[in-house]
Amino acid sequence: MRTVSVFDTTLRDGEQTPGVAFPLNYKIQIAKQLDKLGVDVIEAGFPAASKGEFEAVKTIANLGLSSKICALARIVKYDIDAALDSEADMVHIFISTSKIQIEHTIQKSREEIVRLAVDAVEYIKDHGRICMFSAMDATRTEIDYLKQIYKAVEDAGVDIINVPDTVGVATPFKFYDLIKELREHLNVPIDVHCHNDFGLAVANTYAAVLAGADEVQVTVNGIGERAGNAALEEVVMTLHGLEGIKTNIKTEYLVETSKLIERFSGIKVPPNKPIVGANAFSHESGIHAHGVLKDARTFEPGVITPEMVGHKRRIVIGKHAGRHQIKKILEDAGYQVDEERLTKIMEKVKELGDKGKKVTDLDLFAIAEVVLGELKKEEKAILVDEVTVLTGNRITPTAVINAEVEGKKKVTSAIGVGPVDAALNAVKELAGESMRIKLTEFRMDAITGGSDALAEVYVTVEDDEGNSFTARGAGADIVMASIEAVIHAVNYLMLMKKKKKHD
Ligand SMILES: CC(=O)SCCNC(=O)CCNC(=O)[C@H](O)C(C)(C)COP(=O)(O)OP(=O)(O)OC[C@H]1O[C@@H](n2cnc3c(N)ncnc32)[C@H](O)[C@@H]1OP(=O)(O)O
Ligand SMILES: CC(C)C(=O)C(=O)O
Repeated sequence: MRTVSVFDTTLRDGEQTPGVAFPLNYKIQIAKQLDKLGVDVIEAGFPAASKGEFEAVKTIANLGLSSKICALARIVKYDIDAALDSEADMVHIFISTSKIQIEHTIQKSREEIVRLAVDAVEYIKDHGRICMFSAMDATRTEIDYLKQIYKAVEDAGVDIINVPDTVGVATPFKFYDLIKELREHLNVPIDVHCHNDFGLAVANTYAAVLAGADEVQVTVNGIGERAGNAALEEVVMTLHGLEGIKTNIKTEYLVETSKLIERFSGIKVPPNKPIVGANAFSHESGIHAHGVLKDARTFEPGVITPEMVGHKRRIVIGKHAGRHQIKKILEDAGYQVDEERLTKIMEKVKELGDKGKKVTDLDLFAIAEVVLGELKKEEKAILVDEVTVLTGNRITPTAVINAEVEGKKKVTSAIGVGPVDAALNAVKELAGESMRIKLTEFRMDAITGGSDALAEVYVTVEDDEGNSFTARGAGADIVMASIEAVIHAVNYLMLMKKKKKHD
């Protein structure tokens, strides 16, 4: 089976992400993690950039890692000497070869650029180090010149050439053709470095491998200059999963590595990011979840599993959930629900979803607690029909409740210091004729953060004979959740009273 090398540049191009700078202790931990992950080469930094960068590369080069350590350098003696002094195994030199960059940045003739590149390769090889050469902006460089400079460095003894798509303008078919042409022209191993300006970095890297590239330059989570680089985890799993091309990556550490880079870089991994994103193996919609519960391959690629990349499959709750998954999530958490209650729970989940509320597992459990604790319809003395609550800075909070109390229609209204108080006073009025009640405890929690969090209300209600009952209500609306909890407690106390009378 074919094996492709992985050259990780998280510590170099990844650190060029605007706003990212890894202190030395972070760099050491990242290098150790990359080594554990099994990358073949770690580009540890650009030693000429600063004293700290030099020290970091030197420290990493001396950690005794299995991965080769590479240092980046311009084709400038100072930079190359700094890279050699950093004791890195490999020196990666680069120089502009495209017309636009030659004219506006390096300002040298094409012949001089070739000569400088050749001299630099020879200098590095004379120092006994591995040498990689990059023709910067290769994908905007005239093909004849590109072939000429790569051939010249090959003849000078370069160990590997890199073809960078510096500004991310390559497209998969064109990049495939370019790498194929270079592959036919050269004998040295070919490495590619793709930027993601058009979201094609992974596709281009993949195309290059199919065209014969031997190594891929990648960063964890795809961080890097501008829109970033090809993401290590995506490239590796595409090659493994879809083409059966091996790398030395121990894929089970991919999520762990991604989380470390997310934490150290401060660049959040989007939940929908392939392979490592929180949702990469999550299923919310009922039809998918139903299939996945039977066999995950129904709605996952199948050639990769969450375990392979250190992830977890999640069946999650939400607006699009179906009965099978709600039942499974509840059963896994120890709740037993019959079909009738499942329908009720499902209705509440859908109702919240339709209001735009994100429903979490914790929300589901709160809903289930309420529904499971509910009395049957025929056992309820009070059945609420309609609730209206008015509040504002210029009116006294007022609540009106239409309900059926022991079979008779009843409307009550009450005022209070706030909308919840007004509503609870209206409930007391409702119960009034049948039972005097006192609220001895009222507690409210937001289950998840945010102003749209589901509220969970706990109440303890005491009747005129000193019996008390604690009930809960849950909902996006705190007034409705409070009413639900109190009515539930009152109904329970009334049922107990009725039962005692019969005994
Ligand atoms: C595509 C890439 O990712 S390339 C790597 C990019 N990474 C970085 O630039 C990060 C580290 N860089 C740095 O710390 C600084 O830019 C340094 C220390 C390297 C250089 O700083 P300065 O000397 O102040 O130069 P500055 O960055 O402003 O300009 C770049 C200089 O390098 C020259 N240069 C650029 N690329 C090369 C090259 N491959 N070989 C030789 N010279 C080069 C430019 O022509 C310019 O030269 P000039 O100062 O004579 O005009
Ligand atoms: C140094 C080179 C390889 C680079 O980062 C680029 O061209 O994007």
